Amino acid sequence: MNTIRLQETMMNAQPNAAAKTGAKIIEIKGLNFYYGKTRSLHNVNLDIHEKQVTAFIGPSGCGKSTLLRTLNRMYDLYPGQRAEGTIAYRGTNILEGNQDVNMLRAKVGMVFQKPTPFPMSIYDNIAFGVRLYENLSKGEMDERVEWALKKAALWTEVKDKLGKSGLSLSGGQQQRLCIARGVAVKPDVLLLDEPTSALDPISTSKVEELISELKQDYTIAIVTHNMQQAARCSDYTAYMYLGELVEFGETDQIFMNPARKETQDYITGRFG
Ligand SMILES: Nc1ncnc2c1ncn2[C@@H]1O[C@H](COP(=O)(O)OP(=O)(O)OP(=O)(O)O)[C@@H](O)[C@H]1O
Repeated sequence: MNTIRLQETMMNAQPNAAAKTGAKIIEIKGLNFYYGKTRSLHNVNLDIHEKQVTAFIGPSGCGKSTLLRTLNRMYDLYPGQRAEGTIAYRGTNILEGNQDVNMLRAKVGMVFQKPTPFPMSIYDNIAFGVRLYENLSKGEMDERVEWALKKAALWTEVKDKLGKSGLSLSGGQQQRLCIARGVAVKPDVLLLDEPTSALDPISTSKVEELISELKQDYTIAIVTHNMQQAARCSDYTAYMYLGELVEFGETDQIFMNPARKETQDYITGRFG
């Protein structure tokens, strides 16, 4: 992709033209991450702002997903993986041992690259997570399911077949179902790990519209290989390389006027 096309994208990206706001909701300081003895993140320092979209970009293997997975301690599920440093989420260091990680993951939800609906009905895909944290009546749960599916722009497509399997939906619908599932528990932060990489352009644009919509209520961190997607959807962009954070700043600045030559080379496709 050339610089002119990216700059056109930036100029058309009206939502990002507004002044950036949002308090720091997550403050990452001196973060290192290890897979066994191999260090995959090196002294990362970065703030994530409330009700803003932060995009993580960089070549394959640079540590984007690893960083995202530290933000709700998803790595805890795998032996031999550990993080050191500080990740202060609303002022509390979530890397400390005494955290309630289930509650943390309800507050900091995650949607993966590959749509992963549970093998159950569309309705239960949404209700399942809600039941873990809240005791709602049938009527309240119906309302929550409808609300989450509307938030994920899926309601009109599925309202007449809520009892059908989530697996019967198309890939793009399945991914929006997973986003609805993430939203249904009313998280604070949503982590999206390449949420559109398996989707066609129409589904991709629906998910991108959804991201703009969701940031009214949620803080979003997204990993993407798609430079135009990062330029269109995000307020802040972090460029990573070999486990290090090379540059971080407002998306307009990163794409129009990066401080580092490595960032410029990557976003203009001259990398490598
Ligand atoms: N489960 C694992 N065990 C050992 N090393 C891993 C594991 N997962 C990732 N790594 C290593 O950690 C580094 C960062 O990987 P990560 O998946 O975070 O990169 P990424 O930037 O998200 O890549 P991609 O864009 O290809 O998804 C890589 O060197 C990778 O090989």
